[in-house]
Amino acid sequence: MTLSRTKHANRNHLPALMSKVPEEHQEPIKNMCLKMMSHDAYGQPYDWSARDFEMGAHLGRGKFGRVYLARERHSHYLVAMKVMFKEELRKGNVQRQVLREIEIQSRLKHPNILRLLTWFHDESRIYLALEIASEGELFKHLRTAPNHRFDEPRSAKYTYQVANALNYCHLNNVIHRDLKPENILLTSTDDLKLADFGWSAHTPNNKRRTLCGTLDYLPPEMVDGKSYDDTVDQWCLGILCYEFLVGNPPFESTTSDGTYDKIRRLEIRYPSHLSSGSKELIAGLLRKPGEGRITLVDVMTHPWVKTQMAKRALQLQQLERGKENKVKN
Ligand SMILES: Nc1ncnc2c1ncn2[C@@H]1O[C@H](COP(=O)(O)OP(=O)(O)OP(=O)(O)O)[C@@H](O)[C@H]1O
Repeated sequence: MTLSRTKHANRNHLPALMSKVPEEHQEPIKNMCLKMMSHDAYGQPYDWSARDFEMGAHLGRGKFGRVYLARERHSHYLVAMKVMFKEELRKGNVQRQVLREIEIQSRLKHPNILRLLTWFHDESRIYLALEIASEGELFKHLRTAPNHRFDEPRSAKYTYQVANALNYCHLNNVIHRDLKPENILLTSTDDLKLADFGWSAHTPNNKRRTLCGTLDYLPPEMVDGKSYDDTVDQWCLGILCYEFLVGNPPFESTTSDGTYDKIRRLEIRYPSHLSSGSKELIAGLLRKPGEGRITLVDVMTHPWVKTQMAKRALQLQQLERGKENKVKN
């Protein structure tokens, strides 16, 4: 049976939906689908509220929000619920930033972008029901990795996934503008989810001038207060890839002025352990004129990225086999 192009599948579509699900997962997934399909919210407008969710463990805390594991009462679907107090947002003068984040993130649907499933508010709070990324911030993993850095296979895979997410953003006229390991989450399947669209901008073709983003990741055109476009994200991807491989961003300095100077002079040092392929990629992204930076599609097809990603897939297979053997013994 082929699935007709209706927006929401119904019970009749279940056999086709389930055809690729492994035998051992058939029963629980079928039950989950049936529960979701019988929900009042399925396929039609629904006013979600905090009453629809049971709140569970605390997952983390940000400047303006606390994040909890939460379970939708009817389907038992798990989400990460970010709860923000309106009063705190007002005091911090970030209401517009949060609304922009909600507006942009709810439109973006990509495997490497954290999904905002729904959102709602009550008198005092705003709730964001987010997809779960159970391994948390990538930053934490970078800090706990040997020598505070990732090996080349891992760095290449992550660089590919971020390039893929950014490419999707740019095709939808969105610039992220605040890329850094703190704004990227990791899932239990070693996949990245780009989060934190608080600084991102919807850009129907015009160049922008707002100074935002983190100092170490600022591109030269933003340091100099010039207008900029979506190629700022390629610069940030270059910094991110360097930080993955080296453990710290390339223009780090003890003072802000020191960092600004290094960015302007493009003063970058490549440690000897970096391969020529990775250096070529980073140098292609960290070019001063935005239009000279290699494209995100070229990042995804870069020979270093492709070879190293294949190695990462093997590493993960070996890790998986190791886990299976441990369970058997
Ligand atoms: N979708 C999610 N899945 C799992 N854990 C999450 C998720 N979202 C957030 N967290 C955890 O909660 C913490 C706080 O998230 P939050 O988005 O509020 O922080 P933040 O991005 O640092 O915010 P801010 O920019 O306000 O400081 C994160 O560092 C992460 O550990």
